[in-house]
Amino acid sequence: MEKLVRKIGLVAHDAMKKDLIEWVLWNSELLMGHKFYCTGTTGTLILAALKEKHPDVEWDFTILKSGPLGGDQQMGSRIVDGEIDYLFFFTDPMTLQPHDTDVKALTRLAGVENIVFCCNRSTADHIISSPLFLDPAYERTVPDYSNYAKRFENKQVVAEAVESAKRRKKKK
Ligand SMILES: O=C(CO)COP(=O)(O)O
Repeated sequence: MEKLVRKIGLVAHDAMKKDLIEWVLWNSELLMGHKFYCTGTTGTLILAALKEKHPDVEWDFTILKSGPLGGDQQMGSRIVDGEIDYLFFFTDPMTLQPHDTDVKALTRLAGVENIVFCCNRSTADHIISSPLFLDPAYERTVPDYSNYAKRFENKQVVAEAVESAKRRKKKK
C-alpha cells in the first residue's frame, strides 16, 4: 500500500522557534516520510535539529524565503495551490510583528482553503495525535468558490463601464 504523505507547513515566530523545534523533535518518528514546507529561518533550524537527531534520514523539506521577506506570502500561495494540507504556525502572542499583514494573510488563506491549521503547541499535540492524521481515507473538504468566481459572469459591469466611457467621451 502506498504510504500516506501529508504536506505540512512549519512556521514559527522568533520567540516560538524553540517550541516548534522541540515539538518536531518530540514527534519526529511520526513526521518521518511526510513533505514539509517552511519559512526560511524556521525551516533551516528545524532541518538542522532533525539531521542531528536522525543523521541517516532524508527529509523532504522545501525552504521558502524568510517570513518577513516574503516567505509567509509564498506559504500562502502554496496553500491556495493545494500544496499544503496542514499548517503548524506557532505565533508569538506577545510581540507585534513588522510583517503583521503577511501573517494575517497567511492565516486567512489557511481558513479560505479549510486546511488543518493551528497556532500553538497544545493544538499541534492534538492534531498530530488525532487518528485522522494518519487515516488515508480522511480528506479535507475543499471549499467550492465557483459561485464567487462566477459573480461577474454576465459581464453586466463591463457593459456598464463601456457605456459610461462612451458618455464621458461625448462630453469631452
Ligand atoms: O516570521 C515568520 C512568520 O511570520 C517566520 O519566518 P522565519 O521562519 O524566516 O523566521
